[in-house]
Amino acid sequence: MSAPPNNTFLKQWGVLGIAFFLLGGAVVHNLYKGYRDTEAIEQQRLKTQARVVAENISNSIGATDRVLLTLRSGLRGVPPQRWSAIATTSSLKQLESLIPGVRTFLGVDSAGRIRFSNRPELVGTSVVYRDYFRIPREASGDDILFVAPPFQTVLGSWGMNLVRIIPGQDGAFGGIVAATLDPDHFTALLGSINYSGDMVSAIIHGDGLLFTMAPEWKELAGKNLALPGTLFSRHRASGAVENLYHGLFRATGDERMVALRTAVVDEPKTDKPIIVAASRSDASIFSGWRAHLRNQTLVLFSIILVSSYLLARYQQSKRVQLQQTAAANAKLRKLTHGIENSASAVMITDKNGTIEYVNRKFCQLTGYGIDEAVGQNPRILKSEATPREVFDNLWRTILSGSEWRGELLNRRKNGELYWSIASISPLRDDQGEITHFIANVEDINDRKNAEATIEHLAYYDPLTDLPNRRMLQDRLEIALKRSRRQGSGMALLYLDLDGFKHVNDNLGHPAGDRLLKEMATRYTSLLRDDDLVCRMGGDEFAVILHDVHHDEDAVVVAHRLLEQTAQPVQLDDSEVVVTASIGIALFPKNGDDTRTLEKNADIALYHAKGEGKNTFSFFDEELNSASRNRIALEQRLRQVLEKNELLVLYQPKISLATGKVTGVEALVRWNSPEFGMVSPLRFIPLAEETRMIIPIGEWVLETACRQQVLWQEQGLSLTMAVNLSSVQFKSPTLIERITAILDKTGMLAEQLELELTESALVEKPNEATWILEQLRSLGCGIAIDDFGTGYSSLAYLKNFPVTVLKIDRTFVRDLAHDSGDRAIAQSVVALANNLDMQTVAEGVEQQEQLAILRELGCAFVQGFIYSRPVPADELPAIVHTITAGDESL
Ligand SMILES: Nc1nc2c(ncn2[C@@H]2O[C@H](COP(=O)(O)O[C@H]3[C@@H](O)[C@H](n4cnc5c(=O)[nH]c(N)nc54)O[C@@H]3COP(=O)(O)O)[C@@H](O)[C@H]2O)c(=O)[nH]1
Repeated sequence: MSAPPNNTFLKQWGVLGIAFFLLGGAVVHNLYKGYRDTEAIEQQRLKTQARVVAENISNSIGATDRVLLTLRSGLRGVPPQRWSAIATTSSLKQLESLIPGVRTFLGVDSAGRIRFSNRPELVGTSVVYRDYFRIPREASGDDILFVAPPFQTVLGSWGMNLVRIIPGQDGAFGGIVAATLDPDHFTALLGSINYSGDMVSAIIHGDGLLFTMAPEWKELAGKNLALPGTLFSRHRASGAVENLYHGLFRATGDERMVALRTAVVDEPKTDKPIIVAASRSDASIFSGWRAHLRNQTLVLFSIILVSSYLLARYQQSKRVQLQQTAAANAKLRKLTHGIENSASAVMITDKNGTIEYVNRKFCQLTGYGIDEAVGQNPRILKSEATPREVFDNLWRTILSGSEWRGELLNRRKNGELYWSIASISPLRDDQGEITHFIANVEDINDRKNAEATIEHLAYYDPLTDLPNRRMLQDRLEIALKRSRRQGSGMALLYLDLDGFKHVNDNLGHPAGDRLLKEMATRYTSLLRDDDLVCRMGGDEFAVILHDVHHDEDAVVVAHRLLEQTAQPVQLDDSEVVVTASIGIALFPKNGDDTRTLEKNADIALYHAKGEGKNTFSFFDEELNSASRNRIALEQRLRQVLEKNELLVLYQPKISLATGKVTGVEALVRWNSPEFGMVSPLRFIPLAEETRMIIPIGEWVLETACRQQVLWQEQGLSLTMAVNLSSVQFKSPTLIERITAILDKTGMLAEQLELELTESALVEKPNEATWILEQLRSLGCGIAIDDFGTGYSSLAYLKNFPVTVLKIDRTFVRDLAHDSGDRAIAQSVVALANNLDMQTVAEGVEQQEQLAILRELGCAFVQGFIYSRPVPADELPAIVHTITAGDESL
């Protein structure tokens, strides 16, 4: 974000400052001029008023002097005693009325006694000490009109006398004639010139004594204004007729503009002047100007404040605007940068669809350069693979102002198709009109491919590439719908390879995998295109046959599948032959829905396997009930320990050399209240499938061990052989469990012989060897049960720490008649001898068999010829009988 232009703002303040300065200057100038004009006008007016009064006074003095001179000339040479006859009261009163401003006329003799007056009450009064008598007498000069200082008359009134000396004999002082000026007359005169309430005018004697003043003068009458520094003194000292001053006016005691004018009297000559003062208070003179000043100042400051405020507001809004613009620019830059470098392809078109902008990612995605794309229509990317309706919908949506989002299969510049997901939105101008469209496009090609792969993995078996169990479900559903719709039949075949486990065990898993792939190819090739073969997992396959009209249709296919399965397969150096078992369920005969069909096909397969393998079996109700029985059996088996329904029988093992019972084999039985005595042949495989064999096996082992210890304590020393299932053998806790049981029961490990089938050992021979060694190190004997029936590798056998080989009873059964069985029995005995093992023949029922076995060198035998498996409490008696030599019980 760029900083606001502070320089511009400062300049604006500078300009405003200059404007303020100029405006202020104009205002000051204006005010100054106003002040000066006010002052000048007032000066002029005051001067004029002073002059008017002064002239008036001059005239009054002149007129009065003429009266005095007339009086004096009438008295000249006349003795004072007769003056009153000449200047009679009535004539004087007449004069008084003729001369305004004169209150009293006096005639005073040289002794200072009043000889006549228009005020008879004054006649005879001595005024010898009065200034108006004393000054002329001392000055002497009959050509001078004396202006005596103002004084208080004997009548108590205030006055100022104009005096002429009456010359006496020989030029001696002969007395005076005087006229007393009436202050009230002059006060009125002064009042008439006062043109404003604050104006004060005064008449001052030349010595500085205040004669009269308007308004309000009486208290101030006689006040001396001639003190040093006063305006009056300055005027007098200046010698000028007229002066104009500003300052403290002593008469009023405040600051005033004062015009002082000396009343000029050309003729007669006066001894003292009379000064007129006209004044106004500064406060009043300039009150208007001051108000103007206040207004102007107020206006000026208002202008300054308002302008400053407006400028500050303007700058603030400008600053905000600039900040917003800067922020918007920064945001725009970021957005532009973001779009430029976006991981998504971005394309902007005008409203007609002409490309105006594409970003880098767009170019990477489509293969078009910016110059190649701009100006073009987006249909350059269009492929026929995306249906037209998609584009119709797209345009309808964005033209209506909404966002369109969807997947498109477009075409790159090089012609390659690619999947993308686009979101296209309209852009509007300020009026809300659509002006452009912006498309945000993401490359989802990899995702789509991955999805396709995942979907393939989800529905196809990765090894054979056949549809898997999940796909089977879907297809089965579809097939059922189709069959229902067409009213045709359908068959579901479950196929399980027989002996596949042995291929895996003996040739390894890679070989097993190749076998499965080969079978997948064979099955696919023998079926119609319409039919479906799936791999369900492991060695299980499923086939859906459509349009099955008769059971035979399914039989034909089942036969072909069995045939093809049984064809030899070359795996590395080995040619392997496997077979298959097939279970068939028909629609609608064996089920109307997928679940039932699948369950019934499974039951049929189970049956086929039980039938000896390499065969197929149709589902029927009988099978269904067998299956139900199996399920019921399984449920009861889970509670067998809890309900204490197991028991152990013991079958003696006899030494052919001594004829004595040397040991017993523990054989479990299930005494079920529901199913009766259940053979281990029936429930042990079920227990192995459900892993119930682990707790059951441990229970048998512990019961057998405890019994062995009991017999041992009773003096019956017998080895105890206990069968160990392959499931138990593979249990990781096998060693710990056996050790714990031996510890718990107190049985010696050397007395225990664990019987294992060949198949339990050959699956993982290295691990089996390790476990067997552990068992041997405990002290237990190891017997291989049913020896010769499985796929024993003699190489493995050599390495297993086995102590006993048991010759299976299938070889013993026909020993007397089948030379092959005899040869096998003989080989087993020879092998055992070579490997330093013992041999036990089981299932011996006849003396003939016994004789042959003895002849072959077999060490021990078991069989009904001596004893069936019996409960523990019956065994001691049997042992006793056998030892006593009775072989037939
Ligand atoms: N894992 C476990 N397997 C066990 C256990 N108990 C038994 N079994 C296995 O069950 C299979 C069937 O056993 P069973 O029905 O007990 O049959 C045994 C004998 O009764 C029978 N036998 C013995 N002598 C004769 C004879 O002279 N004739 C004849 N027809 N049958 C005879 O053979 C079976 C003993 O076989 P084997 O164990 O191989 O020595 C069987 O495979 C048992 O192993 C158990 O607790 N755990």
